[in-house]
Amino acid sequence: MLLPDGSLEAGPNRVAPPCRHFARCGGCQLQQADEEALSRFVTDRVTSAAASQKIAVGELLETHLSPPHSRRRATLHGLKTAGKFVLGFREAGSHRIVDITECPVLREELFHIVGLLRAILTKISNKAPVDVALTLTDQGVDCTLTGIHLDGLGPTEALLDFAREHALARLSLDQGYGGETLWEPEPVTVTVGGVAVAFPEQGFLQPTQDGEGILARDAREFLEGAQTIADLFAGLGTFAFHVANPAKVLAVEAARDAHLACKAAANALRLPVHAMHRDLFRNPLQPEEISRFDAVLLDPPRAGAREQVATIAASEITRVVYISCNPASWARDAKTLVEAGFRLEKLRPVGQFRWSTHVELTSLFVR
Ligand SMILES: C[S@@+](CC[C@H](N)C(=O)[O-])C[C@H]1O[C@@H](n2cnc3c(N)ncnc32)[C@H](O)[C@@H]1O
Repeated sequence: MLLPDGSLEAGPNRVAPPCRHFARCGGCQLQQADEEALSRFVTDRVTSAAASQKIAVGELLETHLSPPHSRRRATLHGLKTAGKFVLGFREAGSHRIVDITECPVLREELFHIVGLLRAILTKISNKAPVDVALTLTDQGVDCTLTGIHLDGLGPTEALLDFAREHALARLSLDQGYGGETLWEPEPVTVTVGGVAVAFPEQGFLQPTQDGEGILARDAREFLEGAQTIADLFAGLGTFAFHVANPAKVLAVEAARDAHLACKAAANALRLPVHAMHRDLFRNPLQPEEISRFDAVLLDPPRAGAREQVATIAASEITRVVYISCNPASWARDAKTLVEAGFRLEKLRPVGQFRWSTHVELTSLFVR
């Protein structure tokens, strides 16, 4: 509503955005929404995706939002301009970089390193754009700098001193020839389901610890009683390690470094997780392979799992847990399952990328 002074009256669910960069920084889109409106947004994204494919929702579980300062991985962009190094997220729809001086999304440990990196990169970088990938691991911050070109030994030694002084878990450089590890005093791991797994440089990790917790809790509940489980698109074995023992789990993953990390961790602890290296887009598990399991869990990339879901539909399996980071591709795949006789029993919307339009979900299908 227009007020007498010409300004607009704030709507009922509007709050003051917590970050000074909001509206310019492309990292967040929804900081003006209060908790209730944010939660409704995440819920609507998921339920409307189901409705768009005419999928009846059995039980809609409470929407989960990750709290502020919980993101444990992010890629920032940096550039040296006029003797200063700007470092942050890009502006929405632009290549311009917002030089962040605060961030209510990132874990404090990551944000602390951003300020320190800005100072060192001002000294040693040239004019090429640099991507800075940060992940919080068991040993601390894992950092990869991509696009940086170091001239001579001096800048390399300065970076090494920086990594040592600020106790980075790992520092890797990609100067155009793939990632090279400059500093890693002890092997970097992430702990998933109580198992420390070697973390490959720029590996995949659920964006928040709290989000991983809720996804894993749902996976355990949805899979209760299953003795044999196939975990497809398994990554490091995040869900496999959460649901294994006594259940036996086959963890299938196409990225070789993630597959090997999962395999080594399972073997070292003699856990009943068998890691398989396989491309599930080109070579999905076949119906007769799937039918040997009590249940399947899948957590594919944003494109979804059209080919794999087709063979799941054609198998005799009766329980499917589908975790997704894209409601649209999930709904398309869910339709295939429903046409093959499955019911969507449970559905939980999840917002790990707080204040963004990125939405995830957990779901249980049975027939
Ligand atoms: C959303 S991540 C989930 C990883 C794991 N479930 C987790 O929570 O950490 C999707 C995974 O699918 C893997 N992936 C992508 N394309 C694949 C393919 N064609 N076949 C098998 N795995 C694939 C990626 O490497 C990544 O590990």
